[in-house]
Amino acid sequence: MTAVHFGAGNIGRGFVGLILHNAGYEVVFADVNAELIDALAAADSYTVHEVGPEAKDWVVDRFRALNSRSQEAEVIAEIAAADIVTTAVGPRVLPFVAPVIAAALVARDPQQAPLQVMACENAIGATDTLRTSIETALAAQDQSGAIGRGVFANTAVDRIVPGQDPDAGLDVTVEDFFEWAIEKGPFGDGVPDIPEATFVDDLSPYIERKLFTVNTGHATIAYHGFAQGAGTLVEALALREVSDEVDAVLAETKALLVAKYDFPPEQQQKYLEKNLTRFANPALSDTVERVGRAPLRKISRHERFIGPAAELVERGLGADALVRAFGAALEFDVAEDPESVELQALLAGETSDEDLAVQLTGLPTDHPLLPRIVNAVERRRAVEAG
Ligand SMILES: NC(=O)c1ccc[n+]([C@@H]2O[C@H](COP(=O)([O-])OP(=O)(O)OC[C@H]3O[C@@H](n4cnc5c(N)ncnc54)[C@H](O)[C@@H]3O)[C@@H](O)[C@H]2O)c1
Ligand SMILES: O=P(O)(O)OC[C@@H](O)[C@@H](O)[C@H](O)[C@H](O)CO
Repeated sequence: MTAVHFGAGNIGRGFVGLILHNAGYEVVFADVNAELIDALAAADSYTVHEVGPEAKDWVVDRFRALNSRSQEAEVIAEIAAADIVTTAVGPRVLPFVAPVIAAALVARDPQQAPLQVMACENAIGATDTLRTSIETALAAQDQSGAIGRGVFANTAVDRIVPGQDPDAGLDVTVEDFFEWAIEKGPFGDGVPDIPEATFVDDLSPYIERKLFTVNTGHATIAYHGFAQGAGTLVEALALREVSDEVDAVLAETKALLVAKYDFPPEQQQKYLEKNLTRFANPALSDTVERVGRAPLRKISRHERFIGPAAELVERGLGADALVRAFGAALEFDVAEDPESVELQALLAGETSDEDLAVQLTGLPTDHPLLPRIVNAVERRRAVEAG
């Protein structure tokens, strides 16, 4: 059994690659980072070091590695013959890997079992997004029918994998907790045998609970922490101003998840408290820059702040802390982060507060949340203007 995995970074090596390896797949890593791919291609194994009370070390071997830029033809041939293709490249990179998967579907023997496609990104419906881009690429070649050679399942992946020590080589340090929920329906009778994944009938409660608890909480700590001068999540959480904000944000998303999915309140409370412990894990030394990375994505319409805040307001429920977290995100000014640089340029630009609020969040102009977002933009600009 072969799985081609795009993105040999933190979650690629430390989670998806490991779980597929443990399930018996030969993993073929595909990445654009030449140095990383050369190191993987030259290695026989790497180790995933868990930290935490249940920690173990796991050796991953029997993998191969291909450069998805310079060895694109080989990657296409691998996918054409593979059982599974997964990604962990970031949601905004999916359109760039889609044409390669499209070409592999065209090359695939129609008699072969369908290619099982799963995007493992922090986003709602990431595999649907990937599928749409694959369909576009197929249509451009007049090959739309080849989409039937794949099955597409959305997933929710959860494991904190921080930036790695530059001296760690290919080894990855991760928390001991993980959860990989995968939609079952698309596979029909051919559900893949991945013992450490959980196959579910309806992914929505899983992905929304994960994104709006783990990632909303995480990003709240990162942005308020950055604004307070903290460097790590642990430092940020030690600040009362930050811990109060994350508690308030998670109380709001709890109200939404309980109302929308009927989660028992005490179960959601337990879940969010477990996550507060995960965020405070000193052995991970995660940074506010990593967790806050790509702020334009994180403040967009269906993401961790505006997604739940819009739904809360539509239900007549409170979203003040989520709006404050959005406001803190506007302060994220990190020269190495292209989206942060773009965000700061937009805030410094001439676009009106209202137009910029719409541009950043994608909220319709008549949405009841919008005036509060406009206000946050206005306040941020006023502070910057001194
Ligand atoms: N790190 C975590 O804690 C964590 C947990 C759950 C989900 N995720 C999600 O996993 C995804 C990856 O995150 P990460 O932390 O591993 O990031 P990362 O930066 O460590 O890894 C991303 C990898 O993708 C590669 N890449 C970029 N463009 C590519 C392309 N066009 N083709 C092939 N490879 C390409 C990069 O070179 C890099 O090696 C994101 O969507 C993230 O939200 C991360
Ligand atoms: O990966 P991002 O940029 O969407 O979000 C940063 C972190 O919140 C995220 O990587 C978490 O560590 C992860 O989602 C935990 O499962």
